[in-house]
Amino acid sequence: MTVPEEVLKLAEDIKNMRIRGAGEIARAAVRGLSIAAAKSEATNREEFLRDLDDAAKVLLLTRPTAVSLPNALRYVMVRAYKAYEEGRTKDEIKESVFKASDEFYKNSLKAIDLIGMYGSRRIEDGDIIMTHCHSTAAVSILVNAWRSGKRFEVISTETRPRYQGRITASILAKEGIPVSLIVDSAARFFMEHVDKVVVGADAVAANGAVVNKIGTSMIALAAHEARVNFIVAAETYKFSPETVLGSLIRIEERPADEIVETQYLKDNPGVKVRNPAFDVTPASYVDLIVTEKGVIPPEAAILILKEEFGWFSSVNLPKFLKEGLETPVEMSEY
Ligand SMILES: O=C(COP(=O)(O)O)[C@H](O)[C@H](O)COP(=O)(O)O
Repeated sequence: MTVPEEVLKLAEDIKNMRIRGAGEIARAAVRGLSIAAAKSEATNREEFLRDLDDAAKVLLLTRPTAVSLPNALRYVMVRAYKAYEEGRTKDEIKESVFKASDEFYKNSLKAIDLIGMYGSRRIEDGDIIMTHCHSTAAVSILVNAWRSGKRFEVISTETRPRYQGRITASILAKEGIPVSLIVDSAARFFMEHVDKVVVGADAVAANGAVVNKIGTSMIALAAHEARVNFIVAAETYKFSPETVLGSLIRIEERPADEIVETQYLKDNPGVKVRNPAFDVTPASYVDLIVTEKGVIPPEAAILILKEEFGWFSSVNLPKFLKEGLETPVEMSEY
């Protein structure tokens, strides 16, 4: 079968960042699987699973760094495969897809609320907090703290080249939180006044390293130098089971025209533009990771992975997920 138009549209929206942020991407992915299940015209169980596989593959290849994406697809697909192996009918497998998608969706929203609640306890009156990019989980901490009566200020980096920091600043300002927008390169300039840095994550590795928007590691370095607490807000579905087995998290590189106009590139053929979208902050620069299961030091990431996925979970990945994860995404694909 062909992948339904709505799923292709969803995949396109993720790829060109109309849907963005690791959590939103994961929620869109499970919605995509539900749509594929609903639209499937399969006449038997095998055909139905193939339809799901096709949709999952398209969704998987949209953005390579956010580990929430394969984890969300895995959550639903593992349950569909299990229903198949148990000999369930096509309609029962379909029902298992709807149920799992719905479960993942609701749990992911609940996780953001819990992170907001746990993380807000770390915020104190009078704090100056720096944040980078736009993370729903990090914003949840700040908004929760503000609503609980704590009074603090936020410094939000604009986050070149896509300016997600403007989204953060606008959400916080609407909430009544005093917020200043700064250029990314001013992060160290302001760091001496900052009490805490709070950011989100696209992925957390087994060794506690955090992958987040490009520039995060530079801010972490400045925070480390100034002895400022560096707090990461990350739902457990952003922890990468593949890293337990030594796999590296792939860093997405996006097109040059996000940084300069195409005319500039034409006028300056000798200039090569590089545009990595994420970077890796080593665990040694991270003080705390706030998850929906509680607040952990980065060194405890491995325990979260064991609890959520079991030690060698990636060995049991459905075949398409393994293949998808191994398919390199080149810049030319954008
Ligand atoms: O780096 C980004 C977004 O990058 P992009 O804009 O390129 O997707 C966010 O900090 C994380 O995804 C966490 O976000 P959330 O907490 O909302 O999942």
